[in-house]
Amino acid sequence: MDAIVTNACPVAASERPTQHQAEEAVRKLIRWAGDDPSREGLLDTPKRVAKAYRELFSGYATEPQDVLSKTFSEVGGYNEMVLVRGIEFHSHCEHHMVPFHGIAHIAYIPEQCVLGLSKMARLVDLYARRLQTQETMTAQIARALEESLRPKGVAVMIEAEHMCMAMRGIRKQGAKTLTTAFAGLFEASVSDQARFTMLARG
Ligand SMILES: Nc1nc2c(ncn2[C@@H]2O[C@H](COP(=O)(O)OP(=O)(O)OP(=O)(O)O)[C@@H](O)[C@H]2O)c(=O)[nH]1
Ligand SMILES: [Zn+2]
Repeated sequence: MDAIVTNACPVAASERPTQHQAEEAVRKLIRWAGDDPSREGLLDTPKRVAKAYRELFSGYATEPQDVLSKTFSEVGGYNEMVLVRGIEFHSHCEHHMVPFHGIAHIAYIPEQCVLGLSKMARLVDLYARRLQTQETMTAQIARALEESLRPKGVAVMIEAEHMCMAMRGIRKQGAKTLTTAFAGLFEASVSDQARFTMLARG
């Protein structure tokens, strides 16, 4: 797999706008959209939006090693594929800052150790809670697992619907985008890719 551009914390903490500046930006957007940010219903909206953004984009505050560093080596000699399928996520497309949501399937073939299963879901959330493209997110999850766990192989599949295609623009409801990333044994073996795909999609 080629090296990927990481989008983790590209802005230094000292260069980030203050809470007040973020709220002021929301007030400006409300005015730009045509409403009055000083009317009662919108008074607290900038504060709520900033709070929601903190949560929705909390992935910038976490690095993959924060969730992947703990592993287990006592697995009774298990060395077959480990697959967690159907990990739901919500993210935001970096082009429109509109949500896209779907499910991720992640598999790896262990070399020496295995990962706590919840960490695969934490890894998905870590990348989903940033401004993303689906392709970048797919590659980042695969790369993080490959680099931290050093397994024999990694496979990632994401199926998602992009609201920027459903709510606006071309307005196509229900179109699903499917992306995959394979590394190690999965990259080399079409039959392993097929087995992963079959198991992942049930
Ligand atoms: N490859 C990729 N494209 C995405 C993703 N999310 C949104 N897009 C696309 O990003 C593109 C941006 O295209 P532009 O022509 O710059 O923007 P636009 O005028 O808003 O495009 P339309 O959506 O066609 O109206 C659109 O085609 C979106 O469908 C993603 O995760 N991956
Ligand atoms: Zn978009």
